[in-house]
Amino acid sequence: MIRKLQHVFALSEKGARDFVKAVMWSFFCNISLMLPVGVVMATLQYLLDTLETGGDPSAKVLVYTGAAAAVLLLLFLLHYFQYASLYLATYQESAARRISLAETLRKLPLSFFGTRDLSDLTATMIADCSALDQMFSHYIPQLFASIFSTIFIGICMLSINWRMALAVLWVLPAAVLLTTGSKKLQDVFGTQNILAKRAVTDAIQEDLETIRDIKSCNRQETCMKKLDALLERSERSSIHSELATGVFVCSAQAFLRIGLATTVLVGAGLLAEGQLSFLYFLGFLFAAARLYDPIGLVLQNIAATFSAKLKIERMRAIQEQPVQTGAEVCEPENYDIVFDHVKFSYRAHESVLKDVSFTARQGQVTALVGPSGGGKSTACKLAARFWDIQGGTITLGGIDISTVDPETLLRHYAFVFQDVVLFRDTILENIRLGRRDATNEEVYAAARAARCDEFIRELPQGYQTMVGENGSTLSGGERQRISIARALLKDAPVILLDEATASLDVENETAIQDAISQLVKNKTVLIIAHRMRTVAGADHVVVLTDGCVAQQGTPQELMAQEGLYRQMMLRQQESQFGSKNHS
Ligand SMILES: Nc1ncnc2c1ncn2[C@@H]1O[C@H](COP(=O)(O)OP(=O)(O)OP(=O)(O)O)[C@@H](O)[C@H]1O
Repeated sequence: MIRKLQHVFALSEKGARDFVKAVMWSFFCNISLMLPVGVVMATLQYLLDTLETGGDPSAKVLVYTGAAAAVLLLLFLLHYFQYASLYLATYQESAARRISLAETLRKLPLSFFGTRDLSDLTATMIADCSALDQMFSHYIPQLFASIFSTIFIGICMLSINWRMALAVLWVLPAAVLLTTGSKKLQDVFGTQNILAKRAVTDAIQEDLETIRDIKSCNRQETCMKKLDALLERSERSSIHSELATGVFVCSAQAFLRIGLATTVLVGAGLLAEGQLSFLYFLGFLFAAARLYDPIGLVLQNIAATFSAKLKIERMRAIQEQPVQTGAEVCEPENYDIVFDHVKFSYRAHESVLKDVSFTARQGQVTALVGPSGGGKSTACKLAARFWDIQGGTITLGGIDISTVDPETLLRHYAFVFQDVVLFRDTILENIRLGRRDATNEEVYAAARAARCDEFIRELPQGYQTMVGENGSTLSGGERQRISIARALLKDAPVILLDEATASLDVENETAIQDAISQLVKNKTVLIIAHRMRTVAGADHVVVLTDGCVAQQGTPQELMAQEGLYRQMMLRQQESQFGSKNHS
């Protein structure tokens, strides 16, 4: 049963056990709601008896007061245990659920993020998880407990007086049928509502991310109109979804109340015929009122319970993605990177690397060059197992990287990408990302070597200056030098470098070249080279075009051959001379 619960509700083993406990305590709590009815009935019975026999009604006042106090204490204890098993356990499970989702995301290959809408992922991580917290703390265990307690109380009622029991209970199946019968409708409107809300989130996110371009193209009004239309659609679908739920749930709750009327009618009839004592008649009335309360509550939340399935499925879709795994120890003999007949595609039937073989040797700079779209960035990222390849092998010092845990593997790599990501933190901490335990002195030394110490010290708070969102307060060249400082601090044996394509001023370019030459000393360097100077200074050049290696060798060897490399170099020379003559 535990396994089944784990599967259906996507719970951990502990979560499933806590779920069973929560149902059990909720069941006892529901049953305990009948105890005050018992005490009231027993007291009434005693009072009626003493009235009949002429005894002293206050003789047993202590006994009945004691019984009432004992029932209160019991109710308190049961609700306390229910609280602990329901809320505390649910929130512990919820923390475990979020951590497990985050762990899964951490281990997923980048291909997963390329195919998933990021705002949808965020919604699953935040909104779906919160909705599930609410469901597991407020609705689902109570739903099960109510079913069991109603069956139990129903059997007790039937054994006391079957006609009165039927008068109380007949409304239950009808109310439940009315609510569950509307499930399909609620599913349809519920899904539409989720999609409409997601469209609004997507649009807001996109507008915020592209605000600069929107303003520069003067498209504010168009964007606002689009957003207004989406908001209106979302509002309409929320109303439809609430209506679809509300109409059925309110009808079902109203229907439950008819049960009170039938209890009174049947009870009055039986009382008149002398087949039911007044006390039992009162008892059934009290019991009916208490029985309907938890059920009414469950019906009210049943729509939310239905939508749990959708949310659990979305979460499970993430948790069941194949994660990248591998050995957690990786001690290669050396740091040569070897691509051996590598085949790779981002999407089925769209080959990006068709057959790529080359070696990037330790202590050498290997430059990847070629026309745009040829697969240079892809090859560079595959070297660090950002994606898993579909054919051939990539090895690091003789170890197939697909057999190494990605986080273990990445300890051997440092990256300097064009699109440098800086976090909203101080410059000092942004550099320290390279090695969390680096001292301030080590950070300063790395910054000096990466030629960024000077400009950092000129900032208002020096190294303690906060970097704006994604480094927006720094120039492109400055951002790249900070990322070089990070890589220097990490001091990893393999460097993957994507040279900036954007034209930098001479000062910045020289500073970056200096910083890079500090970084690459004695390392395995794989560089996506865009500048002639870099390519000419490389030890080995690999020309990638259309997913294949067109040429490879030293710059001098390739220059001596007729081929793509020579054409590219000559074209670059021409354009440089052209622009110089022009200026
Ligand atoms: N994340 C991705 N998802 C799907 N296709 C991609 C992705 N990244 C790149 N591609 C495609 O793969 C092909 C190779 O791209 P890649 O970025 O590796 O080329 P490149 O040689 O580095 O180009 P450039 O010099 O313009 O950066 C291109 O057709 C590109 O559209």
